[in-house]
Amino acid sequence: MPDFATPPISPFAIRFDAEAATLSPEGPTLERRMSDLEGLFADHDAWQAAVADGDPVVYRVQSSPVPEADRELPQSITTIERGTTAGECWMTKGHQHPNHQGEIYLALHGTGGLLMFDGDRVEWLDMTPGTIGYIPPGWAHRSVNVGDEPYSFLAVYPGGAGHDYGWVLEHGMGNRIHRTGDGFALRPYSA
Ligand SMILES: O=P(O)(O)OC[C@H]1O[C@H](O)[C@H](O)[C@@H](O)[C@@H]1O
Ligand SMILES: [Fe+2]
Repeated sequence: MPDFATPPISPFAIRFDAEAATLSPEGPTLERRMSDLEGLFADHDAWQAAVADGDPVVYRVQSSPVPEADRELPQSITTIERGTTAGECWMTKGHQHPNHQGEIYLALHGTGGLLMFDGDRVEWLDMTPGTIGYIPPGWAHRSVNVGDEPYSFLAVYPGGAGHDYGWVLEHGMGNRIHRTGDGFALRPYSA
């Protein structure tokens, strides 16, 4: 039996407001600005120009108080602003779980997508309100706003799974998502 340092926390209710895209009580909140997405957009000069031009918030993550600890099951709501950097849709950094475990995302507002990459195969799921996207163990995942308004989703994930961002910097995500005249397009990854 593994030796767990801390016991699970006590039961409690979390108020989930899908309309407002909030969890209550609130846990930690984080903001990711353009400067936090270094090395992720194809056009480095355009990324740098956006950092210099106000360093906008690209997305926010609001978590419940459930800790990111082994055997716990935390939740968070992520809202990605609408925007593009040299035509590439704004997105989360994307990560791999070092301790391969599954995760679910439930789309709440706006129009998004879930890009997944296992180092070999690429998968894309259209995410509109009510869609649950399933992320199997071992698939790196990134969310993308492909719509005309902010895109929000609820995530429920194993607290001990961890976040490996270096994996995405090293391997990419298989595809890049570009805005086109009448929507968006998946393009093969280029460094
Ligand atoms: O971690 P990122 O790739 O920046 O994605 C942002 C966040 O999206 C979801 O809310 C996940 O549950 C979080 O674990 C993740 O941190
Ligand atoms: Fe994850």
